[in-house]
Amino acid sequence: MLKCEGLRKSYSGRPVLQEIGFELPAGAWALQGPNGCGKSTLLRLLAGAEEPDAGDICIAGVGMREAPLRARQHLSYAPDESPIYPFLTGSDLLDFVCMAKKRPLDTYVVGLIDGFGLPPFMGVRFSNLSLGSQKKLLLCAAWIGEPDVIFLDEPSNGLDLASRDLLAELIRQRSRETTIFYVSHDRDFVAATEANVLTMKDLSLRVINRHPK
Ligand SMILES: Nc1ncnc2c1ncn2[C@@H]1O[C@H](COP(=O)(O)OP(=O)(O)OP(=O)(O)O)[C@@H](O)[C@H]1O
Repeated sequence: MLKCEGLRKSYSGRPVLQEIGFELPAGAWALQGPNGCGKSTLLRLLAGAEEPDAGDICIAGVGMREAPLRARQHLSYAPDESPIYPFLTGSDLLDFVCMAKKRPLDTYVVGLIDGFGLPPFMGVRFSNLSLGSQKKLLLCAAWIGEPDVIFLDEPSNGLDLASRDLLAELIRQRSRETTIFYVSHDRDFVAATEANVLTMKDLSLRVINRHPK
């Protein structure tokens, strides 16, 4: 469902990612590694939020280079934090994502909004919300439109314990039919999602079907 090959990215001539290539089927996949090794950069490239210097990305059979809009219809991405929507309220943000994806706010996402305790905050501007509430909204947005591939950057950051448990359960359930590729330093959370743990070294030209040894 998620495939990439020959991915490279440098900033100011300094290579951050080199020859990344892998293929992941449905499942929960947790990427771990030292600070600065390029995990968030890789997520941005895979989600189409930033262009690689070289390489190809394929989401549910659709090439990001050939058909970027169609490829993005099959994915969603929750960054660690987002400065993009400071003036939007929570409701505005979710409406905006529904409009962009041409999909309704289904009962599943409405249940998640309730489960995260967000209803009292839906009319508050994004920039006036706590970091935890901002995170929850970005996570709710990631579940809109039943994406085939979901990218999450540090999804448990800032979440209260009940919300963290809810999210872990959600990832565990949805990963049966969805590729959920996320970055996390939170070992307990990763264990609760029953994710396969990957490091950057694992992401080099291979098909990954099980926990790499
Ligand atoms: N937009 C950018 N411009 C310049 N350098 C960048 C940019 N984004 C990332 N970098 C650099 O690329 C390297 C990898 O950063 P990245 O945030 O991807 O690492 P990470 O593994 O996610 O780190 P952490 O675990 O601390 O979140 C770092 O040295 C970072 O400073």
